[in-house]
Amino acid sequence: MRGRQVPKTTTDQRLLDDRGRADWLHTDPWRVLRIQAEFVEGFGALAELGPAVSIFGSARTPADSPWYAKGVELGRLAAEAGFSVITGGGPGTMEAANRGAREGGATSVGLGIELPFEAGLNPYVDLGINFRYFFARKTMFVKYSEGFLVLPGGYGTLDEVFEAVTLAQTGKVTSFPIVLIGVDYWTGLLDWLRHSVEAGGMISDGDIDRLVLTDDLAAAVRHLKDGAGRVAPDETNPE
Ligand SMILES: C/C(=C\CNc1ncnc2c1ncn2[C@@H]1O[C@H](COP(=O)(O)O)[C@@H](O)[C@H]1O)CO
Repeated sequence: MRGRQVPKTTTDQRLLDDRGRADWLHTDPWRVLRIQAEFVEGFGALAELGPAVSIFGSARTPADSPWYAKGVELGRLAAEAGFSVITGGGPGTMEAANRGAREGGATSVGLGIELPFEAGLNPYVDLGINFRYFFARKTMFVKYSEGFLVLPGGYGTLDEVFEAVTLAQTGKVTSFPIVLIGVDYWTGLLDWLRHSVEAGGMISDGDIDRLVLTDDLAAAVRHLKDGAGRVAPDETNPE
């Protein structure tokens, strides 16, 4: 910069001067730095986790529900199979899976999300990270797990399932197993996918098979252990 372009003060001066207005903190460029920080923190915390599975399911499952008990058992079976367990770190099924993971001696991970109401990580999380942004958090579930085990859930759970299956379908991620647990619970959705979505030509033959359905918790874990869905990324297009 020359002439009138040269600022009257130095950058150091401006940094060290009084605080002034703070509304710049809420601008998009500043948000980009926060988003970047979430990726840096997530990658840093999880880089050495080792083999892991993500377990999803309802935040509303009460502790006296049979699904809570199944969540605990699933977390424990995953732990005994040598996996760390990653959940959303919240209540309900997430808490159950983290509890089972701890009982089974695995690293119990919770990727929490900032919500408009008080939430916080459940007490069975040993390695916890809190995210502001769903999309940064979702990257961690996909990047650091061998596959997804999905107990019954609502919109949040469905969002996680369909994000994963879309990434696999479009070849944006190495394909990996997605196991839906609870035949009675998920059959209606799979029937609709088959009779409306596939029949309407909205997905290809075979796309439904990207979702595996079972009631058998041990078989679900075995499916991931076998690495059934793992497909190497296209070497010709490594990006
Ligand atoms: C609803 C309540 C708390 C919500 N707290 C959550 N904490 C962490 N992760 C969450 C939370 N809510 C949703 N998620 C994510 O979505 C899935 C569960 O959503 P669903 O709509 O309940 O199926 C879960 O796998 C999380 O990753 C207070 O009860």
